[in-house]
Amino acid sequence: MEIDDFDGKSRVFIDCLQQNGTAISPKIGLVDLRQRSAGRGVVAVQDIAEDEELFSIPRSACVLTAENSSLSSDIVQQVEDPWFSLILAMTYEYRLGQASKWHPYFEVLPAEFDTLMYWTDQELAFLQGSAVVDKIGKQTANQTFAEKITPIVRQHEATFKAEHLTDDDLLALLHRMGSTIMAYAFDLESSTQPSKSEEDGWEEDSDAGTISPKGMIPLADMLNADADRNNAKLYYEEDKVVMKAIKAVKMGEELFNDYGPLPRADVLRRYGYVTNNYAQYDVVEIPLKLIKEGLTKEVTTENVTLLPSELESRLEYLEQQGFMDDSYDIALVSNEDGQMPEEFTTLINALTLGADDFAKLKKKEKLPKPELTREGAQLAHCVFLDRRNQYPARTGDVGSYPHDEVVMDTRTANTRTGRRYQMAMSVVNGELAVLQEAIDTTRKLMAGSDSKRKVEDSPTDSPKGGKRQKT
Ligand SMILES: C[S@@+](CC[C@H](N)C(=O)[O-])C[C@H]1O[C@@H](n2cnc3c(N)ncnc32)[C@H](O)[C@@H]1O
Repeated sequence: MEIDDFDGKSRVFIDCLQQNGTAISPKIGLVDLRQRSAGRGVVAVQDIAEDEELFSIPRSACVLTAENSSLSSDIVQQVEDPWFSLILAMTYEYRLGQASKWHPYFEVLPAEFDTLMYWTDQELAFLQGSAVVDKIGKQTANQTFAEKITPIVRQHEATFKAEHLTDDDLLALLHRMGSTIMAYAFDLESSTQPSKSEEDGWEEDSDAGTISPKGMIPLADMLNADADRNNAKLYYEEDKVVMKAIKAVKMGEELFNDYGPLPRADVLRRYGYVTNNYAQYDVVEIPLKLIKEGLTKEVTTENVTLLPSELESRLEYLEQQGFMDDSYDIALVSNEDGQMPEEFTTLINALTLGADDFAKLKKKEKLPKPELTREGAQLAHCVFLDRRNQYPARTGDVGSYPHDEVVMDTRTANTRTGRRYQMAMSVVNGELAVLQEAIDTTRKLMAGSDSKRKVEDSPTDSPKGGKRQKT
């Protein structure tokens, strides 16, 4: 019988882990979930009790870190950032091929990704309107690799077996390792602490500013995640890391780790998939620029337009008070942190306050209350409508969306572009749903307002997508 390469690789990977001291409960199995585009995953093959150990992995023998790699520490120390040292170590081990003890591990790690870094410009256009498009950071990554990693690899070409790698091949390899770290690596705790964060046991974005060592933990990273279906957790002990069930799991159920309360846009950016269970965390980013534009364009305070100099002075005061940001995340009403952040509502209220009232508050070094006033609701409403206009107009009819011609043949088929289109639509529709709720909230707050300013809006306030699909 022909051995399925996929299953064969899984078996070799598991055998290798066990030979290196990993203890794996007979109650779990590494399975093929490609049918639902989820790669490999871990499932319970028998009922599992709460707190039961699922596997235990020796740190030094199995966890792939810059320290555990056989890459010379002199080379590793040429970079300070834990991301880069892990990228270097992984590039080195990968280039060793079968000579690397992690070769069976690399065989089960992905060679291709659906993360946004890998989307074509045409595919990224499906996400038009979403702020996620500006967070991919491909240019920055290219530049950082070129300045910090490539010179080291080139300096030690024989060590990295990179003599015959073109610059383009090397860049692609570095991206592959970087993307693997983004979706698979863990921040390593040094002792008996639980995972670095209660909400996210996985690699943090670089902008989070954490500098703890990074590591690839085989098998632990074969667990998928699905918002609140989390039923397993990784514990860090002195010499090993241990995955345990955090609730009873029935035979046949999948074991899920926790990637954190991420909006679908970020799940897509970092992990290359989306599920509806993450919809509860969706947000829309409102740039400060749009608020300023909304204000100077349309809103009046006590029916007097705020002069640019007065606007700047108010913004300066809010900055001093720590209420300024480049953008503000608006969430669903049901979001446990609230629909609109206080920084946003306070800013909006402050910008729509009459000159005398603002002067009084400022004198007392105070700020307006965060509950949106009617004037504030008017400005917010206008800003939300402007934000909605940044998404392409849609009627919901097939053939009406700007990209329909491009994807007509592929969007329902299981092609790469088709899948990406569907995922992008989940993100965009989710963000439009968030915006619609925000528009509804501000409209309610404005009701009964005696303001003379007319708020431009369509009679129904329906989203640009017409009938909003439930994502
Ligand atoms: C840490 S790995 C989990 C193991 C992975 N499935 C594999 O085959 O290697 C994270 C990746 O798994 C996939 N993934 C995780 N959770 C998923 C889910 N609920 N549905 C679909 N794919 C998922 C995504 O491709 C993600 O980038």
